[in-house]
Amino acid sequence: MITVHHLTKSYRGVTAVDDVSFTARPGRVTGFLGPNGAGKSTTMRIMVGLSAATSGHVEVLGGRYADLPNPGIEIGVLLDASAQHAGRTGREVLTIAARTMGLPTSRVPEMLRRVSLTEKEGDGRIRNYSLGMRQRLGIATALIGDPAVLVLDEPANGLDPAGIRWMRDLLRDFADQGGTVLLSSHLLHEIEVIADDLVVIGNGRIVAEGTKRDLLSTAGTVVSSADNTRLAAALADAGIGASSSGGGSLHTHAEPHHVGRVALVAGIALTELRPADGAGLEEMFLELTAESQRDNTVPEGGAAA
Ligand SMILES: Nc1ncnc2c1ncn2[C@@H]1O[C@H](COP(=O)(O)OP(=O)(O)OP(=O)(O)O)[C@@H](O)[C@H]1O
Repeated sequence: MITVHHLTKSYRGVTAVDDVSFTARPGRVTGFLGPNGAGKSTTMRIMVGLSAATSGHVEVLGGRYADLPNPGIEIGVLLDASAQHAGRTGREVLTIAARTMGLPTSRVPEMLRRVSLTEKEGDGRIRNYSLGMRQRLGIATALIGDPAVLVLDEPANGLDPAGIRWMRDLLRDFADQGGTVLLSSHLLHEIEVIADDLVVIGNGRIVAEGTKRDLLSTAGTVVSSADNTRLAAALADAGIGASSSGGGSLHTHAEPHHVGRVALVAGIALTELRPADGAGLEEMFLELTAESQRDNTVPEGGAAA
């Protein structure tokens, strides 16, 4: 379990993360979604003690990351797959990770297999790895301590569709065994295939949170007939609440086929029946993305606190 409590982070005048609170639960893959510069990496860096919060705090497995005696065996972290020593081999990186955590080096070939890197690839230098191979190695490093929690920043970057499917299966398996997964992405469709729950962030603030199913479901139905009062009464008799959506139509949270059936049974001819558009996750996300592109925020390099 990861619980973020009212987290705020400011960098000299720029509020990167603004009063962010959310929970990533065991047994679930939680997608942390937001356009570039939304505050995902900053939140994750604070989570694993790499950056200090201006205010608020994060609890991982009920405590603070900095207080864990051997964090690698409790929390697997992948923040930047390219931040590996280019001259080392994948096997060396995993061996160092195993030794640092006090684990047997027999875990190394096991992890290479787990992320589908061949023995030969394991012996290759990281400078010759593709981004996808670096991501696999990063995930192997995160998994080597057999942690209960995974924190992965943009792990699907550089993976092809087969690689994304592979990662989805791996994370699904991890969560099905009771693990907590938090992974970030700036691509809705990428995270849509992997996550169970979504936390959406824009301009440093949480703008939506919930199960993927709830957030991606349509926003109800728009319906109208020549006599909307009679239609509303028929829907109410069937236990379906409806309100005026403006423009002479009714809006209801029921699915269009339910609404159509009620109207048919009541003998009401419909003049309009369609899924409601508007506040769908996709539109909201596109708006956020367009907004951040308009802002065109430039990072202040090297000013990390
Ligand atoms: N070290 C820093 N100094 C100043 N501003 C920073 C620093 N790091 C991040 N920021 C700013 O904080 C905001 C959030 O950045 P962050 O990297 O957390 O976003 P992100 O959602 O991870 O985006 P991306 O997908 O592009 O990495 C941005 O406006 C960024 O410019």
